[in-house]
Amino acid sequence: MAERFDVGVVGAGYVGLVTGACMAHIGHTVTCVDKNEGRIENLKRGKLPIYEPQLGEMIARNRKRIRFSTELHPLVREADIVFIAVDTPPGDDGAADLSNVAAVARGIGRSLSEVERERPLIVVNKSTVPVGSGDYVSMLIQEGAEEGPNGEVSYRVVSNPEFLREGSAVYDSLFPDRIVLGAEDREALHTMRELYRPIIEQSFATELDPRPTVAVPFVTTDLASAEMIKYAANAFLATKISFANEIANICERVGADVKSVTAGIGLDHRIGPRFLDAGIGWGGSCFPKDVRALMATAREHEYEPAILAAAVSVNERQRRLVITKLQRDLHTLKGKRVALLGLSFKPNTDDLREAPSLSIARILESRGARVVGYDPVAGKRAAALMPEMKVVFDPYEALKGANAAVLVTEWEELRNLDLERAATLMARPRLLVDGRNAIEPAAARAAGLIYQGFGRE
Ligand SMILES: NC(=O)C1=CN([C@@H]2O[C@H](COP(=O)(O)OP(=O)(O)OC[C@H]3O[C@@H](n4cnc5c(N)ncnc54)[C@H](O)[C@@H]3O)[C@@H](O)[C@H]2O)C=CC1
Ligand SMILES: O=C(O)[C@H]1O[C@H](OP(=O)(O)OP(=O)(O)OC[C@H]2O[C@@H](n3ccc(=O)[nH]c3=O)[C@H](O)[C@@H]2O)[C@H](O)[C@@H](O)[C@@H]1O
Repeated sequence: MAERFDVGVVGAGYVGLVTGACMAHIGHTVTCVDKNEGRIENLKRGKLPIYEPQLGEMIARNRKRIRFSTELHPLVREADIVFIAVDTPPGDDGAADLSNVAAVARGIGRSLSEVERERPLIVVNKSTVPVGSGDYVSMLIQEGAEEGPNGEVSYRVVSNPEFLREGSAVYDSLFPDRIVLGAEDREALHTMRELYRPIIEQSFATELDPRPTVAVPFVTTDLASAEMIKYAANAFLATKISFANEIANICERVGADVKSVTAGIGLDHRIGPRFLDAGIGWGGSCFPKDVRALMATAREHEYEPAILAAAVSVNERQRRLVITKLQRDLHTLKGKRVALLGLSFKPNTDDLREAPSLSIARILESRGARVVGYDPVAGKRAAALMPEMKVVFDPYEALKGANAAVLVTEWEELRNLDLERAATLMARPRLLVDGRNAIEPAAARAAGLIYQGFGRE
């Protein structure tokens, strides 16, 4: 039988809540701590700060094993393992801002110096942090401890990067492709392996599992390499998408269809079919931030990251391409009505961080177009962020009188839009810019729309 642990999670955001829920689901006892009192009060009442399919149900199902609190101290006294899962936003120069991580590490150090513990506390960095942060956290815990009554404290720092995707976070945390752990201490690694054992062995019961039971690869390495794995993974995926977009732009010029091209190359096992969808490009809370942070790290070490810089530049161009495509058929944007369909940075989330919809809306507004936005879940948030954009709560209402529509986020309901109804509601020239190549061009044209995709006719 797997060992049960007392687990603390600091940061009740995306990663913290998913980590907490997942740990409780596999039998551990969890306390989630956040400095945001309103957030914790809501969580106690069952109200989540984010929209994430299955997360609310998972927390509710394991409610007996999850507590929510604003106090770090009891956590440090009681927990075997504490995850740091606070946000690491980009600073002005693109480098990750570690002030939240630093505040938690110092707090852990101070609390550690005030309590008696039998075993060293395992402090796990789950936030995405640059190489060297493991040592930095260690130093801050020590500094925090020196401010308290007992400077001699016992702890181990582990790096355990997170690879979940928003929108499928629960699935990703229970059925990960791999678990990566970096530490200098073998005993800490052993404890982490025990913690994750139900996931590694896929021995927990769940109705979510459509796959046969296979052991999850468990990668153990040093702290710096674990931290680097996280950045390299995100940078590779972002670059893969930018590569697909570059190919799409060439396809457009030579009359090839990027969907066929990426399907054709994706069948090569060395390439793989995923993350080759061309269109508006990547956004979200992580790819933009993490690619820039890795570039900042490289430059700090006198290395110019040419491939990463190109991936960012292609990505920025994709958003501007939406405007070029609109202008091709609308000519001037002044006085035109444009519907943005889908506002979150990708489907199945209400996250608007670095969402392409917002930058596209800003450019359109600045050029005199009237922008009407629709999203199945992120509408209210978008309206608060962009008061100049009119947000409606029905896609067909957004299309009413619109000269053009841009499919920005491929929510299932938008993939299945009633194209004939759309054409009837829209005004001339009835242009549909399909930013995700999600709609069949022939069907759109048959319905009476002018269709423009990315990298295909
Ligand atoms: N969102 C995602 O899909 C993924 C995020 N990550 C990484 O995980 C980390 C967390 O990201 P998210 O969960 O998206 O952030 P988030 O912004 O959703 O949540 C962070 C939480 O930490 C809390 N917090 C900040 N400072 C605190 C402190 N001193 N004490 C207690 N609580 C504090 C905030 O109040 C907030 O509730 C970041 O480093 C991110 O790059 C990694 C993989 C996936
Ligand atoms: O570090 C993180 O936070 C996470 O970042 C991404 O996850 P996420 O940002 O939730 O979303 P993705 O599904 O990766 O999509 C990112 C962006 O790329 C775009 N995308 C994705 C795939 C594709 O083929 N084309 C494409 O343009 C999406 O529309 C979206 O804007 C990674 O996939 C996760 O493994 C990682 O843990």
